[in-house]
Amino acid sequence: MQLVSSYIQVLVCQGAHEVRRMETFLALFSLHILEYLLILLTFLASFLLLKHFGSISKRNVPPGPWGFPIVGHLPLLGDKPQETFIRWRETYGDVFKIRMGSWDTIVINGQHAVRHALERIDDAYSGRPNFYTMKVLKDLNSNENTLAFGEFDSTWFVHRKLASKALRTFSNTRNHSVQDLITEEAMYMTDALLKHNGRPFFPDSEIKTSVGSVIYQLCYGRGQDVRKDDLFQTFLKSADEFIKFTGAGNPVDVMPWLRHIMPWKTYKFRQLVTKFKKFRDIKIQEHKQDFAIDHLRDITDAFLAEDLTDIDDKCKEGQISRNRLLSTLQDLFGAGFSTTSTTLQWAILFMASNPDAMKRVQAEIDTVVGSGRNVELSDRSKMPLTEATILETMRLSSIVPFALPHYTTMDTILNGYNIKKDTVVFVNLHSLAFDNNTWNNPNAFQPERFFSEDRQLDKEKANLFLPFGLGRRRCLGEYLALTELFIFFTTLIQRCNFVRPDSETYAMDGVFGLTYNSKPYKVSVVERT
Ligand code: HEM
Repeated sequence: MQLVSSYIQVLVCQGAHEVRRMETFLALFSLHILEYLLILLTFLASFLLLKHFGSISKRNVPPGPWGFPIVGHLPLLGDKPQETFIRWRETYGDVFKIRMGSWDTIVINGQHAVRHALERIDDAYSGRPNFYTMKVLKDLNSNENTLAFGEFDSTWFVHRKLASKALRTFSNTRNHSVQDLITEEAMYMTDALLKHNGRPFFPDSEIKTSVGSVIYQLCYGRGQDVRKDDLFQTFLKSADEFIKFTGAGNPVDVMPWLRHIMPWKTYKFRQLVTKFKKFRDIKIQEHKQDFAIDHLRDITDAFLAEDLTDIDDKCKEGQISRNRLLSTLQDLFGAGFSTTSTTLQWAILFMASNPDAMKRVQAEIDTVVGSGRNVELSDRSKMPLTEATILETMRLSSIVPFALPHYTTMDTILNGYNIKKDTVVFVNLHSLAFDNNTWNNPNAFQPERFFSEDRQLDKEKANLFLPFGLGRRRCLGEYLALTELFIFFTTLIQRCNFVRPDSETYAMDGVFGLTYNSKPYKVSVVERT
């Protein structure tokens, strides 16, 4: 009995123990169950929330056409992406999404969306993507950003301010009259064109030499006979080579892995950039030898004169290095040379294709200026048709159709769509220039479309397209470019008739490249009597 009771006791004890263990187990288990349940519920809730917000953000992502894996939409862009984008805009609206190789990209079209993106105070669209060739540029510039392609940060602000100050100083019409320089080059250009005695020829070389000379002299010194300067000639040749090589872009930019398959794409780019840097360094060394702070001759001197260092020779806070500032010389030549010369090539093509429009501009120049003196900037306000003709040339040629690539600096919303930080942005300036809702018959050359009812230039209409972009990254050289276009164009038109040779049929579409260039064409240039 005792045994039994002991056994039972043991059992009870054991049982009690078991019960306790069981209780503990159950307690633990139940605790775990609760935790599991809690975790499960949390997961479920998060999943539902994610799904919910995911679908919202998915719903709010801009629409876009189907693309391919890896290469994205690259094979679908065609040789005139601006026209492809017009078609896609019709289907997907003003803001649509594509993929450029490995980069998420949005394309912004039309006045409303473009202004909304670029006129914001939060600078959400003011960055530049870190494309592979931009990395190469930075690498070759002692690991420092350039002005045009540099990321949007406090150093960029200082850089832009100093570059703008130097360019303004040497391209204004007072102290260092840029007007005289451009007029001199316009005369050279006109003489060179007339030397062909009316025989048909390709006018691009004469145009590039004079336009190149203006920016070269602003950067490296006035009064040089650049046509006898070997360095300038090599500069021009290399610029041509660069334009041809970069063409419609480097595929390595958007698919960096391609550099292993097409190493020559980066090798050649490096070679060309290094060449430009060497030229620049030669010029800087020359400048340092006879630099005088109280006699600044050009933009290089202005950059050398800028006080950037503290007493202990470190960069001042918020300042940039001398090297980075001096790299602007390459930016200015790169951005200021092919843009202006391309626009002038289009202008001559439009004149030769529209002889009536040319005669109307000549009549205005004859009335306001006559033939006895050169055209001056102060004549501009009295020459609305000439101004309208230059505007129409810029609108129809739309030489920088997508600005330079922008990049979002933060998550943001555009036209109701969620746009993620680090998205490449193509600002489709072409879409403004050819918008059917803005312009009547946008493909026609009609300078008078910029007139108000009293046949004066309507500034509001001129603002309906944006050849120089908008916002923080707006073209730095707009004032210089407009001055050059006015003086070059009027000097040419004042003295010459541009005639399409009978043997030539002109194609009015261009070639997509670094800028949107006219196809090579021949023209006869005849002196006006
Ligand atoms: C007809 C002539 C020109 C046109 C149509 C033009 C147009 C443009 C456009 C569309 C941009 C990009 C804006 C953006 O990314 O939003 C740009 C940028 C720039 N342009 Fe021009 N440009 C011209 C002439 C010049 C000249 C003569 C210079 C200087 C000498 C110049 C210097 C620059 C620079 C430095 C930038 C980069 C600005 C930055 O990223 O902060 N451009 N230009």
